[in-house]
Amino acid sequence: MRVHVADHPLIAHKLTYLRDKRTDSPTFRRLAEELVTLLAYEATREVRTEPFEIETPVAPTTGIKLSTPKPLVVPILRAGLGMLEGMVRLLPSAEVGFLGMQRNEETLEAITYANRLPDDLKGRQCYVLDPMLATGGTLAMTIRYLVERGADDITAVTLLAAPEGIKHLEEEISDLNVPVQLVTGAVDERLNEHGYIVPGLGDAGDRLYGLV
Ligand SMILES: O=P(O)(O)OC[C@H]1O[C@H](OP(=O)(O)OP(=O)(O)O)[C@H](O)[C@@H]1O
Ligand SMILES: O=c1cc[nH]c(=O)[nH]1
Ligand SMILES: [Mg+2]
Repeated sequence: MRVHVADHPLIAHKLTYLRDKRTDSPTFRRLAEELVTLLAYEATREVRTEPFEIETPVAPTTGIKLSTPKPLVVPILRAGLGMLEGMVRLLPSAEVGFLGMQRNEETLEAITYANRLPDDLKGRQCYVLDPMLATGGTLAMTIRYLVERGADDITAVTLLAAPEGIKHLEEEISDLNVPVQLVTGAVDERLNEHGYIVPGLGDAGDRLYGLV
């Protein structure tokens, strides 16, 4: 798995306000959206394109356009929804599939409670959105599932990641014969005994949408 940590002062600035416990939900939502647009620029560096003939008012020329099948964006509910608008702003022609996953806060195992994806992902480039890579269990399950369904190129975009989670994810998907890359805004220090990222930002879903 290729790991790209976005290193940009604007990303670090926005992440700092996102982490701050005084930041309210509306501001948190706006910052998450802005951050994902910056990360999406990096995440889509290898989006597939094909030549496209056009004429400018001055001369014919060959440009490029996104190839078909179109990329698929998969936000992982709930918290991944907070990244969707920022991503499709940059990739407006992408299709969007949904996975609802919840981590059991005692066992830290994820379960899937909702699934709305195209039947066949063969040949699709997939962009998975989830703000937090903590133990890595949620993303490992997601990536394995997308590959089973035919995805052949996967990029996970997260706002924060824990070093232990990146390592665990790499181990869990090491047998897959599909390129996987992770683009993240930062790699934090560690996980605490409750599986939370330190310093992190707390529970991303709760901070976006309130306690459920
Ligand atoms: O790397 P992991 O240890 O698997 O943890 C990360 C997951 O935990 C959070 O979701 P949560 O289960 O809190 O659901 P929510 O988005 O509905 O709040 C987060 O959004 C990730 O999906
Ligand atoms: O720190 C964490 C870990 C898992 N999920 C979150 O929302 N935050
Ligand atoms: Mg949560």
